[in-house]
Amino acid sequence: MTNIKAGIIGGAGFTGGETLRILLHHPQVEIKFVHSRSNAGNKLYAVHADLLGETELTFTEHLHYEEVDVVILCLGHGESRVFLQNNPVPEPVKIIDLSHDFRLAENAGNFVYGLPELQRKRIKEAKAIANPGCFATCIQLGLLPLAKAGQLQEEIHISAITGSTGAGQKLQKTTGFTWRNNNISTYKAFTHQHLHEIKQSLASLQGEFQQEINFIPYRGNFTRGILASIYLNCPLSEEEVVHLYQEYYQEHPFTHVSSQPVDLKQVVNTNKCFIHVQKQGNKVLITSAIDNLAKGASGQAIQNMNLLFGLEETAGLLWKPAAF
Ligand SMILES: NC(=O)C1=CN([C@@H]2O[C@H](COP(=O)(O)OP(=O)(O)OC[C@H]3O[C@@H](n4cnc5c(N)ncnc54)[C@H](OP(=O)(O)O)[C@@H]3O)[C@@H](O)[C@H]2O)C=CC1
Ligand SMILES: CC(=O)N[C@@H](CCC(=O)OP(=O)(O)O)C(=O)O
Repeated sequence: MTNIKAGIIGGAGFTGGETLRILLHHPQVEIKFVHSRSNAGNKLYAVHADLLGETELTFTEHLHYEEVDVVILCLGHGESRVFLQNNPVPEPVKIIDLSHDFRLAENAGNFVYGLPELQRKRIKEAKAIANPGCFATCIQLGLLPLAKAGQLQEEIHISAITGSTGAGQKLQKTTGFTWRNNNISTYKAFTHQHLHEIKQSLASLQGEFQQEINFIPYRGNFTRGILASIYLNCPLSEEEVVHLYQEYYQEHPFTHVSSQPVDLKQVVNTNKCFIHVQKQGNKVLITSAIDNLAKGASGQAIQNMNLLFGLEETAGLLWKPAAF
């Protein structure tokens, strides 16, 4: 079995740490370097203490592009484009970027949007992947089957709540325990940056898609996970909608339609997305749940890496769920 040699850039952050946790146990990957400006020279477990006993690797400030087949960028908001301009990655090394810098067509260059449930074939042929945002992944997986069936004919209403790790490791007022514990709030109401990529994907399936998407994000009193509730008017029966979702996700190993309402503990610490669909009068309610750091970030990045290199799509990504 070929070993994919990987370099991680921004390895000291939340998604960098999550990517390390996954790749250290991926059967076909060898981690060749882990870049960090702030922790160069320190052991990985000096930052990600849970990795003690799992690796003796050390962070580096050097970029050993010549030693790898793929680099995974886990930099802060909007840092990737500048980083790649200053540190160009030579062919044939592939790039997987977790930031939003290359997700929209107008500034994607040769990056392919990395949502396998939308365009697995294009991902397999790509040189570079723009990994979707966390809310964007959860919400799109809740809507793609309706878009494909041309059923998004009226405005869409979304409430989605995220854990604190969605905002990165830099401590902010709204991520510290004192503020976050026993608390909840809305933020970026109607204006979240993920709306652009969500609309881009929906329009790629339902050409004339122009509907208003009313998205209210919430900050939740937990660390990992995103639960989105989505509703819109839809003339299909509940049975027809459920069948639509089951058929759409049949060939996708990580997205599952549940006959029961879903909750975060079913998906946290897995690369899965669980979806529940129900009708109430003329409204269809779709509930979608993911782990923001797994399917919403690092797990999806490795799923895309598996596709890029022709590995089993689920390689290194079948972890036991936490259950409670
Ligand atoms: N958290 C989440 O749930 C999700 C995050 N994302 C996206 O993933 C990316 C990373 O997020 P996350 O891990 O949470 O962020 P963090 O802030 O936790 O980590 C980012 C890391 O990037 C490094 N870094 C930042 N700027 C630079 C730079 N200019 N050059 C080199 N290294 C840099 C820093 O490490 P150091 O200073 O040590 O070099 C930092 O630890 C972001 O773009 C985010 O939007 C996407 C989906 C979900
Ligand atoms: C909890 C939280 O703050 N989440 C971030 C989303 C993180 C992310 O995925 O943003 P990118 O588009 O840069 O990848 C937010 O809502 O802005």
